[in-house]
Amino acid sequence: MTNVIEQIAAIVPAAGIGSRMGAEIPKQYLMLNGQPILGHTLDILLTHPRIERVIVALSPDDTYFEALAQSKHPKLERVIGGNERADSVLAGLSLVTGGWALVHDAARPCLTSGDIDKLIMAAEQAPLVNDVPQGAILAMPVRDTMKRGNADGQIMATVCREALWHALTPQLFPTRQLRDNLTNALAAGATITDEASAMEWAGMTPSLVAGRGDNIKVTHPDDLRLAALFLNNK
Ligand SMILES: Nc1ccn([C@@H]2O[C@H](COP(=O)(O)OP(=O)(O)OP(=O)(O)O)[C@@H](O)[C@H]2O)c(=O)n1
Ligand SMILES: C[C@](O)(CO)[C@H](O)COP(=O)(O)O
Repeated sequence: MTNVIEQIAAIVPAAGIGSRMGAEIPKQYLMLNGQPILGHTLDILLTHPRIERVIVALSPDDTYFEALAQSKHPKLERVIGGNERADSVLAGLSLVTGGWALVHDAARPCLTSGDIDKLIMAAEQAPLVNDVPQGAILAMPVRDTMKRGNADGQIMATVCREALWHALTPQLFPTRQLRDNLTNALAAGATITDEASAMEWAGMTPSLVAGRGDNIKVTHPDDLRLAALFLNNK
């Protein structure tokens, strides 16, 4: 049996300040191959045929979004984000009642339509547990030997990389389940850095979907050069 996935709303957390980037402006507005990073991200989501709505969560201090060409798109809606990424995602979810939520970082501009298709197909085919769809996330298997360091930067241990994955976005879940689990996990004081961690907190087992390695999150300055290279070679 497959899950019928309809009414997909993309939620784009874009309310961060990009402190690790150390730029003068929030990193999602840094220019990349002719337009701001957020413009690239919104283009991918606004043009995907299975995505009906795109809800972007913005900082209350955001003075840049209005200047984006995409800000006038009829499929686009905006909401004020929160102190943490999870709060911004919840703010976006507050505008959605049913269907499925596809949450994608504003800071991941190199996403491809093919990887969105792959994620949706995997979520459709994922087994139900107690008749509940489990959702799916794009992820990338860890390639390198993994080390755990101490505060002084010395190796404390080698971490077994078997079955270790980098969680990426988008992450795709039934809207109601995601909203309820995110709300309850945060209320319980759980550490939630992605949507899947809230679903795991609730005992669900989302599917890992191997995504492209160029779907990087622009976090540090050297990521900009990589993202520019990847966008030129999509
Ligand atoms: N309160 C927050 C914090 C982050 N984000 C968004 O979540 C995504 C991933 O977060 P991250 O890469 O950590 O972005 P920042 O929080 O801006 O970066 P930093 O941690 O370096 O400050 C980004 O698109 C960011 O805009 C958000 O919507 N609301
Ligand atoms: C959601 C995410 O991109 C998955 O890897 C990541 O958890 C975001 O973390 P950040 O600390 O907000 O960059």
